Amino acid sequence: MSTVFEVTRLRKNFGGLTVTDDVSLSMATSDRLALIGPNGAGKTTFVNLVTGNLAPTSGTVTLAGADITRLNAMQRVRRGLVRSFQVTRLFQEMTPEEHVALAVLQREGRTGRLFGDFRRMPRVMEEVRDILGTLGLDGLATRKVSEIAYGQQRLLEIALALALRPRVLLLDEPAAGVPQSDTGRIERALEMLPPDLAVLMIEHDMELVFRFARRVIVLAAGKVIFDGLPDDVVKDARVREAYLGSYAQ
Ligand SMILES: Nc1ncnc2c1ncn2[C@@H]1O[C@H](COP(=O)(O)OP(=O)(O)OP(=O)(O)O)[C@@H](O)[C@H]1O
Repeated sequence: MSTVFEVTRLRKNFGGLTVTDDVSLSMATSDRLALIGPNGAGKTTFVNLVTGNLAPTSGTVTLAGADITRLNAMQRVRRGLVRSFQVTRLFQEMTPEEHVALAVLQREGRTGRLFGDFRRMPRVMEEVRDILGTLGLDGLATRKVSEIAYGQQRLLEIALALALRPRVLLLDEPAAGVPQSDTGRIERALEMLPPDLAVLMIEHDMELVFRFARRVIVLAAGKVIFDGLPDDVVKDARVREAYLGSYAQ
């Protein structure tokens, strides 16, 4: 496995407040990494720095060996650093098939007039079917988004991200708002993600974190206080103190 993504001494100050405090981490292809930490630890700020939605005070972000620190969010997506979309960006009247086809055509710079014809494009349709199948949404391909469960809408966000062919996929709380009865579906879909993809997940649901992650990073007050195996995170004294509390007993 080779390093595909690297963050070096990334820092963000808001006035006198340091919210990201020289964070460094690297990810290899196939990594399944969870980023956790108490409320206000700086997780969202970190992801915004990585995606290019926020400019760092200092530090660098490298993707597949290239320094992307100065690139904007769209340029980073084109290089393969993709964050899952938010449900709020889905169109209620459109189907999962249409959403994914649009994302595939967008990736290829072929949107606009062509969009209505995608069902006559075998290569596009095959890719759409593959992606929906990976996430267990194939049975819902032609239903309206408004008719499918919230958990499945969250999976559709991930499907849209996959359609952009990421090297590194950032999942921002994929189970947030999903009823407990449906988190198993999210878990199974995450297991089906392409093995060579590096995945970084931010998630509050610890059951999901421990099932998904092969490595865990804990942020507290903007600093990395732990980077290691899921089995070790619950035993770490600093982590217990900062965050996990009763979960670690
Ligand atoms: N634009 C901003 N200006 C000033 N302070 C900010 C700004 N954005 C975030 N912060 C502060 O930075 C700290 C970290 O916030 P952030 O949202 O990154 O944490 P988080 O770990 O994602 O928290 P949560 O899990 O609650 O979403 C908080 O104290 C927050 O108030």
